[in-house]
Amino acid sequence: MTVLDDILAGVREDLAERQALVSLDDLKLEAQRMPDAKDPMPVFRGDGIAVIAEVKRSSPSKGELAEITDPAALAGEYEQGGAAAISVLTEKRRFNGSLDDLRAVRGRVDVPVLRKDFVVSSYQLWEARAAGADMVLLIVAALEQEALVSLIERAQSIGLCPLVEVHDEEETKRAVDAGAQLIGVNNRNLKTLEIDRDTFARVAPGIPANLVRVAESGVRGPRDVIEFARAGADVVLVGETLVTGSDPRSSVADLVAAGSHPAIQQRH
Ligand SMILES: O=P(O)(O)OC[C@@H](O)[C@@H](O)c1c[nH]c2ccccc12
Repeated sequence: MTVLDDILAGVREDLAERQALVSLDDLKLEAQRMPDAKDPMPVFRGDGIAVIAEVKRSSPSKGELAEITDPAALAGEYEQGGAAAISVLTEKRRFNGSLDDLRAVRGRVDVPVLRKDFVVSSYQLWEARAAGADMVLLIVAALEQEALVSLIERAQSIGLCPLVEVHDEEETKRAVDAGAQLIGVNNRNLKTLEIDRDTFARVAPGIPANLVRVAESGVRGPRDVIEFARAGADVVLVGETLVTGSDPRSSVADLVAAGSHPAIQQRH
């Protein structure tokens, strides 16, 4: 059993508990009362490399990373530093996140918010929208092709922008075939938890130039942003470096500044 299988088993158990408490119909009503979702794509396609800054307390590879007693305050710092969007881990068992964290962040920032979780059911898409998310992560390695296609379509139909995560060439082909517009290449292998920063450069050429490419995981600082940008990234997604650093606002600002470096050839 891989780490991913183990996480998915826990996610399914927790999901069944929530589904027993709140019906899908009630959840839909709640989602329909929310203001419209914000579309992150124009900013992601704009000048410079956009930064998605992540609220992440723990990870399966390292355990607790940071205490984060006030996720909204942290997200506010990220936004002031120039983050184009905020990612919030909502998985409980391994990442110590929650939908409450997402709601708190939504209440604080104006930029789009991503629900970062292991989505296996459309129920989780409605939960995301009801909590105020604008984007949702869909992990190709966790989904059969049919489920991937239908979750992408369902997310779009309820106004959520799906970030479709891949780790190799085969998964990238599946993401493109499934109609993904925004593809994230995770430099971390979710089956072994190992980081290989060359993953993005290896996999990105398989993503058509008209789609938006996100480099995920392993960004240590401005130099990595420039490297991923040179390899074709439009967006970088950064967690650990920001939550373990001392000044999240200026850390994000440094990454954003690196992403507008004149040496970087813009693709869009
Ligand atoms: O903390 P890092 O190395 O900067 O990585 C952030 C983000 O890419 C990572 O949290 C992540 C990427 N894909 C995921 C899928 C599930 C959970 C977490 C993730």
